[in-house]
Amino acid sequence: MRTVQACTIAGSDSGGGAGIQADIKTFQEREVFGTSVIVAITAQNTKGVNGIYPIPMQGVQEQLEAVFADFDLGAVKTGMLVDETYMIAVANFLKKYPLIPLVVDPVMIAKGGASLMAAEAMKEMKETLVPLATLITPNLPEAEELVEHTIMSEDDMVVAAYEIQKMGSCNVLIKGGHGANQREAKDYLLTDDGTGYWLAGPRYETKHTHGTGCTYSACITAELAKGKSVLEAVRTGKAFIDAAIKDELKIGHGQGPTNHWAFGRKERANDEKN
Ligand SMILES: Nc1ncnc2c1ncn2[C@@H]1O[C@H](COP(=O)(O)OP(=O)(O)OP(=O)(O)O)[C@@H](O)[C@H]1O
Ligand SMILES: Cc1ncc(CO)c(N)n1
Repeated sequence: MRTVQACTIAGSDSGGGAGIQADIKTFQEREVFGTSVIVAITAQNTKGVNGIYPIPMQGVQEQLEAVFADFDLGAVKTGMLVDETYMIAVANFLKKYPLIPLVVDPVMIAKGGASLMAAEAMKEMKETLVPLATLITPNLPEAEELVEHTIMSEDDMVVAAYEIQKMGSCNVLIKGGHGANQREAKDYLLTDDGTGYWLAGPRYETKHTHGTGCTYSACITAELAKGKSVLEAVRTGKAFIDAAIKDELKIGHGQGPTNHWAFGRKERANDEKN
């Protein structure tokens, strides 16, 4: 059987809960062979980001060339891209691969508040990467930056999704993790045929939400790599992140990581029952 392969172009999180580490763990859980292009190293743990060390541009280019020249990638995702120079370089490279589904997670700020992307880079993101994206997955603050106005309600999320789609991303998923809804964690998906879907799950009272966005978009990327539709991939992603938040790991002394094993364990337990 063919082994499904995917790539993440992102930053490393030494704390293991977000970034490249979250992506590879999630790919592995979804039985997808993970490859990576590391754009920056962060000195990070559950308490915060202590340092950001971008990889020299040539190193990023060489990683891109090495991975894309050898692997049969079913899908690619981007995460932390540091600033506009990396964004442009990555976009120029990815332009050569229009047939590989691309998930763009426009990572701006870590949960603890540290900036992971230069503020000016959002303009570049809109012009270079968004038009290449099969799916873009902003959280609420990122969506606000993209559309340049506040998003206060569910109706605003719907309007913002249309505005972002007009920028060129075929499909748009606005994540509601930062929203005011205390009962539900509700995301809005606008697909390329103009259909909108709400994906809702219970909101858990937990501080262990470090890397939720990376994990969610990595699971979606893994499913797209298998040839699933965007809607199917996002539905699996939502179930994966729900389980990963619900079945929390008590790791670290701050805002801890999610549980990347939880969804697979639940699936395997169901299989054994049937
Ligand atoms: N407390 C919570 N309980 C349940 N689901 C949550 C909770 N917080 C976030 N989610 C869900 O997790 C997913 C990721 O959303 P979120 O808005 O947290 O992403 P993010 O801010 O990009 O994450 P990060 O920057 O930490 O990687 C969404 O499906 C969201 O609805
Ligand atoms: C490297 C990295 N990427 C993304 C995030 C966002 O969760 C983070 N905290 N660190």
